[in-house]
Amino acid sequence: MAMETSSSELKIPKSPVVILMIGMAGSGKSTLMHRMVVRLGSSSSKVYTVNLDPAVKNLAYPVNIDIRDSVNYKEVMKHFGLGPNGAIMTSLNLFATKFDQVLNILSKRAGELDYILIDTPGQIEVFNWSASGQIICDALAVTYPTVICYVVDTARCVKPVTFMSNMLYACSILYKTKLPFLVSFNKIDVIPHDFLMEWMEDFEKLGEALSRETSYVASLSKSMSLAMEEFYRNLRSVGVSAVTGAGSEAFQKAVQDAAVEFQESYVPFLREQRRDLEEKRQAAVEEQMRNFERGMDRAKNKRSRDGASIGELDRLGEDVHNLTIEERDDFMDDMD
Ligand SMILES: Nc1nc2c(ncn2[C@@H]2O[C@H](COP(=O)(O)OP(=O)(O)OP(=O)(O)O)[C@@H](O)[C@H]2O)c(=O)[nH]1
Repeated sequence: MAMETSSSELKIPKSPVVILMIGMAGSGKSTLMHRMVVRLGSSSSKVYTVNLDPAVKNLAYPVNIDIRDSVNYKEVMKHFGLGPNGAIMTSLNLFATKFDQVLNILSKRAGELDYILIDTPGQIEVFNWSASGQIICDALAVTYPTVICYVVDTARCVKPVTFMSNMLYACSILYKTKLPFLVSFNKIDVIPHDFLMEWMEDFEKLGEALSRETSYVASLSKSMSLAMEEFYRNLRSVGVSAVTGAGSEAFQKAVQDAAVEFQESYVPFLREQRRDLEEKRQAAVEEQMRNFERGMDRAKNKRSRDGASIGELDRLGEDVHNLTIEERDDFMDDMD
């Protein structure tokens, strides 16, 4: 359901809720996107989707704005001599410099939308610790109620150290973005997530599970588990299966609660910090463009030294400056 804000200052008359899907590779972000598109669509909610993973081959859901339509990550990899992860990061940074175009498209659609679902790359650090993640989160959060959905593969968390790694990631994302946060323990059709709830509610139980492991990571996790109690206490979490649809109702309800939290807790912060956030975002965009120019210069110098042509790089530079983000026509038709 669309949110009404009480703040006329912020001018968000009818606003879709943005759900940013973040999670480790294979946790089920794309499948959960698909599940939610189907579920929300069948309850006549209007859902819009954005894919921010430049390297994904197949998407499980119909996509409205796709980073792959404007940035060719293989070209980025080739021209800058990068490996796959570096190319994903650079591609997303370039896309983020033009994120105002995404905001423009969304603002035209916002009045008719209930949800905007955004899929991010499985290399969490690409989104969480790069300039692009900050630029994109800030751009969305100053405009729409924005919720982070952290997707966890429940089956992989059977190992308590994997669970702890996941939760430390979750904790760092929460503290970095400061946005309402929802942990979705996915794949509960494979294994129910009750044991994870127990570990979060009773750190001694997690301690027992960790005691069965003798690695350094296990003892590190054990000493940290008490400190994580505070984080778990305020954590909103649900169990879902993106494949069977189990837990979808609880998921939807948790998203709504998180959107209410956004209005109650984040909007007051926004009222004070909005200008600051926007200035920081602009500065980050300009810094990314300078990084890109420096990378281009390095690549050109190398090519000149090797006696190779720099024509291709000039064309890439032009493409980046003229980068246009558009929504896909076929899904525009679906929405009408
Ligand atoms: N059994 C089961 N499998 C699932 C579920 N959700 C996703 N999967 C499977 O897990 C695998 C990874 O799912 P994706 O949706 O591609 O995961 P992702 O997080 O988008 O992966 P990246 O794009 O690599 O970041 C696929 O084989 C899915 O079919 C689920 O709820 N239950």
